[in-house]
Amino acid sequence: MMRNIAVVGTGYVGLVTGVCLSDIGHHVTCIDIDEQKIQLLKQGKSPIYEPGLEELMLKNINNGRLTFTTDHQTGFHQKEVIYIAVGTPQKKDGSADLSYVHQVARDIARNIKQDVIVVTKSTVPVGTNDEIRQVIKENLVSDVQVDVVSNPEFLREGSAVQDTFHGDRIVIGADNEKAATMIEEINKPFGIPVVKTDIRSAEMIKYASNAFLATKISFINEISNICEKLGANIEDVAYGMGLDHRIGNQFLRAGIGYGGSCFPKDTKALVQMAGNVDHKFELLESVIRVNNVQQAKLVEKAKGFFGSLEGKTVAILGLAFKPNTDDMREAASVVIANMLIQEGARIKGYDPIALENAKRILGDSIEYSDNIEDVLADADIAFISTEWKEIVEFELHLYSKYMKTPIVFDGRNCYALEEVEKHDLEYHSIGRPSVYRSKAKV
Ligand SMILES: NC(=O)C1=CN([C@@H]2O[C@H](COP(=O)(O)OP(=O)(O)OC[C@H]3O[C@@H](n4cnc5c(N)ncnc54)[C@H](O)[C@@H]3O)[C@@H](O)[C@H]2O)C=CC1
Ligand SMILES: O=C(O)[C@H]1O[C@H](OP(=O)(O)OP(=O)(O)OC[C@H]2O[C@@H](n3ccc(=O)[nH]c3=O)[C@H](O)[C@@H]2O)[C@H](O)[C@@H](O)[C@@H]1O
Repeated sequence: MMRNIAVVGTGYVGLVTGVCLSDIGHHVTCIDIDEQKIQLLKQGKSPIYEPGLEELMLKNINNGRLTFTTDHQTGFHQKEVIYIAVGTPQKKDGSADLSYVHQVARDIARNIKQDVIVVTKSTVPVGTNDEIRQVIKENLVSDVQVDVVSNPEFLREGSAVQDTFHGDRIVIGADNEKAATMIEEINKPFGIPVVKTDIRSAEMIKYASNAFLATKISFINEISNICEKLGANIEDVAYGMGLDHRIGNQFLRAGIGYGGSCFPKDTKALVQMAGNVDHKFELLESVIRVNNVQQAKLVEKAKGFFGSLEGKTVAILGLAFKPNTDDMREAASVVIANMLIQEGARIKGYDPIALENAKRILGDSIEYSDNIEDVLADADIAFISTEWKEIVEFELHLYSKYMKTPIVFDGRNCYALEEVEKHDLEYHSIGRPSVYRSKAKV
């Protein structure tokens, strides 16, 4: 059955949720306080890069099921369900900043004139939905009924639309069966298995899932560090481990650690959450420490080889925190660039999509190129920090053609060692033996 829905926040989660819910037949209004974003959206342009999103958005704007506004009152008019999808960034102490969520709760209380179900998609610490209920109750101006449902989001950036249509599960946490059933019905056309539980368990499923995935990454990165010292190859090790279904082959890619807007902040928030109830989450604290060391790994390696990087021209290939996104939040490239700045290197950066966002973070502390050839030109060293398809497919003989010296530190294991060995390239990767330039090829 078609429902009238409002989605508050048009970031990676809110916009994708709004667009996909409209695509399965609901009438959706997306609300954001950012005038610029709403202006763009009204023109059918997506403010974020996410494969397939803009096309789907245009389709549903044109069929009249998807609208945008900055005005909460207009946005909430006659809506049966309101999704909260605003940011929950980390505060200085690592805990989640809930000010945006609380603000939306107040916006809802002051503007609704009908019964609604408030669904929290934002990642929020256990107990937050109870707080949301309380804030709404305290600020409510109409005599209406408000139910609260936790419905955490599991999409990944870069494949967000695909993940929304083909997710592994939809988690619905509620203490009211009618509200839970309504949210289940809304999602039925997706055909994804539903897990119904209480609100606090739903909130915890989200943090525990992200923390577990982060743990897998730090685990494989530690194994890769040991492989390097013992002469084993992490690719073969991960493959051999992953064939065991109990382990699974996903999230076993060793590299320069996890970044992005979620794993770093959600792992820290869970450590804080545990600390608040006097539980020291030793394992997750180690996962975070391992990741911090791993992000610095390429530069440390290069320093080991060169002694000093002062005055070297360094090319960074890939700036986004992962391929297929323009998101630069907590990207390993930023850690690398900042370390290289300290070392006194000259830095050039390239990314196919994230250059504009990178400029906002790194400013003029580095130079920018809009193609791979240009970023490699005259470089002494290349660091690969994001495995964009175009970087993975870059022909290996071109490194020696463009660089002053073809020395590559690959943080994402983009190339097979057998292929590298066929070219004039010095190549250091993660958890695999280094390849040196043979005299025959130089
Ligand atoms: N980015 C991701 O891949 C995923 C994010 N999440 C969670 O979803 C939440 C949202 O994340 P993103 O979409 O990345 O955030 P984002 O930062 O991209 O977008 C948040 C949006 O909310 C808007 N906003 C803030 N206060 C508002 C208000 N009072 N009324 C209307 N709009 C308001 C902002 O202007 C912004 O456009 C976070 O809790 C995050 O942890 C969960 C799964 C995946
Ligand atoms: O809560 C969230 O925001 C989301 O966080 C992650 O999604 P995302 O951060 O978009 O991207 P991932 O594909 O999970 O990658 C995260 C980081 O881990 C790194 N990674 C991933 C996998 C791997 O094997 N190795 C590895 O180093 C990536 O390079 C990237 O920096 C989760 O995968 C989503 O399920 C979740 O909804």
